Amino acid sequence: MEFIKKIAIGGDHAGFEYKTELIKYLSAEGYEVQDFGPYSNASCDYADFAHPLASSVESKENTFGILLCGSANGVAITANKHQGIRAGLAWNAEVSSLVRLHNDANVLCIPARFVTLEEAIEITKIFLTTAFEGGRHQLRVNKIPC
Ligand SMILES: O=C(CO)[C@H](O)[C@H](O)[C@H](O)COP(=O)(O)O
Repeated sequence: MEFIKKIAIGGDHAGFEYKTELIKYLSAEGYEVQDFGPYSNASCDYADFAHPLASSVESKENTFGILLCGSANGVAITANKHQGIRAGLAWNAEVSSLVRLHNDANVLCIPARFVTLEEAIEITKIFLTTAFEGGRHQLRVNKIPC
């Protein structure tokens, strides 16, 4: 049976519109998607959604997480409070590739107010299809937990 990547997605009001579009994109690509909210663009607090999402990736209930807020900093700071999470910001295709290749990130944080929807989709596509390089980067990643 083919391995299906389970994707957790969430964020805050600033990322809501892109989250809706990314869910459509991911579903069409055959990913199983769990939406952690928010479920409208009403003002809300990113930590209420980023914590449960991070827990689901930490417990391996989901393979990867995708978080969207205005600058991506609030969701990244929140997700990185979890021991098993490596959440990285990506604002273009190259950084998205590097956050997988070098950092083995398991949560992608997209700054919805600073990228186009097309860029957000491309960033997501690259993140989900790029493998960790290992080698010298594994040694560095091993030193992150404290
Ligand atoms: O938390 C953030 C930055 O660290 C996000 O960018 C939020 O989306 C942003 O702060 C929301 O701002 P708003 O003025 O409340 O819409």
